[in-house]
Amino acid sequence: DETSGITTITLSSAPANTLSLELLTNLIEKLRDIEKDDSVKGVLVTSKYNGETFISGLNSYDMHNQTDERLAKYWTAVQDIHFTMYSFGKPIVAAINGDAVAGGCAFVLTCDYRVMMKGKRTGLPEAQFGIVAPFFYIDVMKSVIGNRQCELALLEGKIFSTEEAAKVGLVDEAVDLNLVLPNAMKKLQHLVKIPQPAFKLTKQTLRQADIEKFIANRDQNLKTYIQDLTKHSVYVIIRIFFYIVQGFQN
Ligand SMILES: CCCCC/C=C/C(=O)SCCNC(=O)CCNC(=O)[C@H](O)C(C)(C)COP(=O)(O)OP(=O)(O)OC[C@H]1O[C@@H](n2cnc3c(N)ncnc32)[C@H](O)[C@@H]1OP(=O)(O)O
Repeated sequence: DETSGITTITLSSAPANTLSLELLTNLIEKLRDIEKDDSVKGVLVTSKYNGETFISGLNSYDMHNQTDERLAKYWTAVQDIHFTMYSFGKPIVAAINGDAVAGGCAFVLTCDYRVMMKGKRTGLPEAQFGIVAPFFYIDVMKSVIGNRQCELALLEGKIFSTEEAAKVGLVDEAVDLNLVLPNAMKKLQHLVKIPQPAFKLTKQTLRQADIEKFIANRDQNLKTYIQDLTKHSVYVIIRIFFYIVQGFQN
């Protein structure tokens, strides 16, 4: 919208907005363009699958049965989206109109404000898959909900209902579906009116330690990811699909 300076990104990767290499590559490019475009003041992110899924996590197919080169490309994109969103110089608000699990939860945690539809699910279930969540997923959750709540959640791979997520501050508002977009937009319209250099610097200052840690550790994390997936991918993928079919333990 040219008058408000707000851009809406509607994720629409069938069937359930998995964070595939293609989706991530397009999104990173779009966000980098927006960052340079002075006419854009803020970004609202939502999903085409209104009332169903916001993001169903990383794409299982991109993590299984791939060459090391392809795995590296995928994981670099996973790291890049995290870093690009978390260090984004303009306000980003998530209008979470469906489930946002695993990589989907980490994605919304990088935003500045989260409005989520009641009765849906979010959280980092990696422990239920028998794996450790990437350190930058853990760090962003810790910075949003605090160390103790993060321990309670991650040690058991807890999947929160929207209402539970709102109680611990994992999302900022739990609302009926029809209010997700309007409430998210209202918050964003407020955020874009804050003097932008102050907004950007304050955000940078708050997030600087995590960003520096991320930059220092990303190469090692990429190596570890490729080794782990080469060894364990069959097991991990089977667990993920088990939870797609059976649902997560609450
Ligand atoms: C080793 C390093 C990895 C470290 C970090 C990992 C992070 C991750 O993000 S791993 C991926 C974790 N994601 C999940 O476990 C979510 C799995 N999905 C679900 O639990 C559900 O799909 C849902 C709760 C998000 C939505 O449920 P529902 O509305 O009932 O939709 P369906 O389960 O029928 O799913 C529709 C369709 O989408 C396919 N799908 C869903 N998630 C994924 C995925 N992550 N990767 C690939 N495909 C996925 C699902 O199989 C269905 O496909 P069809 O059967 O062909 O319709």
